[in-house]
Amino acid sequence: MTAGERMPRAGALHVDLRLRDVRAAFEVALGEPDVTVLFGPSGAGKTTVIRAIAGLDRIEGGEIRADDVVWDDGGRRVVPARLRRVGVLFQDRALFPHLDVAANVAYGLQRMPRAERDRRIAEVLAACAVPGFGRRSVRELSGGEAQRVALARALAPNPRLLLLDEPFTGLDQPTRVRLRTELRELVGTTGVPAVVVTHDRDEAIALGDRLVVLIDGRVRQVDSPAVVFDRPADTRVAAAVGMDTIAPARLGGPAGTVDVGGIRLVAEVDATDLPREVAVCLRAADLGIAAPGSRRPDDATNVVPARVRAVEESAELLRVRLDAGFHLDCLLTRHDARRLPLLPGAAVDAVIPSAAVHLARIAEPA
Ligand SMILES: Nc1ncnc2c1ncn2[C@@H]1O[C@H](COP(=O)(O)OP(=O)(O)OP(=O)(O)O)[C@@H](O)[C@H]1O
Repeated sequence: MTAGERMPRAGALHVDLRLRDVRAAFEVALGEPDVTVLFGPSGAGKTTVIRAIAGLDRIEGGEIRADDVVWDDGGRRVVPARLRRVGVLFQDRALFPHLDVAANVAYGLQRMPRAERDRRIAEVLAACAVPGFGRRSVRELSGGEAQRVALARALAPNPRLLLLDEPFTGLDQPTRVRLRTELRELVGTTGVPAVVVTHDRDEAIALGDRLVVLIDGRVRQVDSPAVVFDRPADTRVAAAVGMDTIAPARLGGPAGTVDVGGIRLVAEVDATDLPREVAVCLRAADLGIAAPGSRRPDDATNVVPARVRAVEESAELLRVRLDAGFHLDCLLTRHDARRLPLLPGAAVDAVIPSAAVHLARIAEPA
């Protein structure tokens, strides 16, 4: 950078858009090496939002703005996609099969002098863990390599922001895990922030510094993954983050307790901002099962009599479905299950740590 050039100012992308049934407002810091995950179930509107940010679709109302520069105001003002300096990796924008890897990566570098362009191609291919792949035909690449090349192509023109829509779909699980680790590292080393669309919970947790939870075209929560997964804002978010039990409950007894189906549970949560009618949310992996009468409750542990409804086996864990006056699921290792009476109808005690009792608002029907 020469003395006359201004340092780029780290700013923010402000999204407040209306498009078809989607109304979404959130911000993304620019200049911070952060990953924002746009998370939600299928049909939530994630692709709609990301295409609008990329400039592939015009919004119908609201505004998309990078600092003071309005990209789209739903009316006459629009900055074309190519001038937004965003790198995109969309499923429907795959690599050009008739070009080799280098030519694919060169796609956004046409105005660059040849020598500089070759250097840049080599640099981004190395950064994306496919060094020396320039002369390879795109048709010869494995799925994981193709996504690395697509990422290199998105990064090559030095964008301010990366937009990645379900970037690892269709890859096998070990490759997905490896690629998401690489992507996190890449965001750190390049300093280019990313917005990543996914409906995969593991991916959201592994990748996201921040989650924007989109359900039925509305942003329901914006928080760190830890907060969203532990303290979902409402029952729709709780379902999206995989809470196994979501049962109506009532606050109002002794402090720190909640009544669910006539059973009083101790909960380690701050309920100050919650209404009286709430939902108790529990994860099967947090719960245990004990032989009836073998465990005593205390401040940190609820012990609730229950009946076994069903046991579902999988390769590693058993999912035990219980009726405790409300529905409970519990995941056990085979080792832990060995000495328990786990036949349908059997009486057991469900062991529910008070730290595992989460409370959420009851969502308005969509
Ligand atoms: N071009 C379009 N015209 C009309 N409706 C559309 C268009 N694109 C998407 N939709 C609809 O908008 C809604 C949101 O779709 P979108 O693809 O944004 O959801 P998504 O959260 O990305 O889902 P998925 O995870 O399945 O890709 C859906 O009901 C979809 O059918």
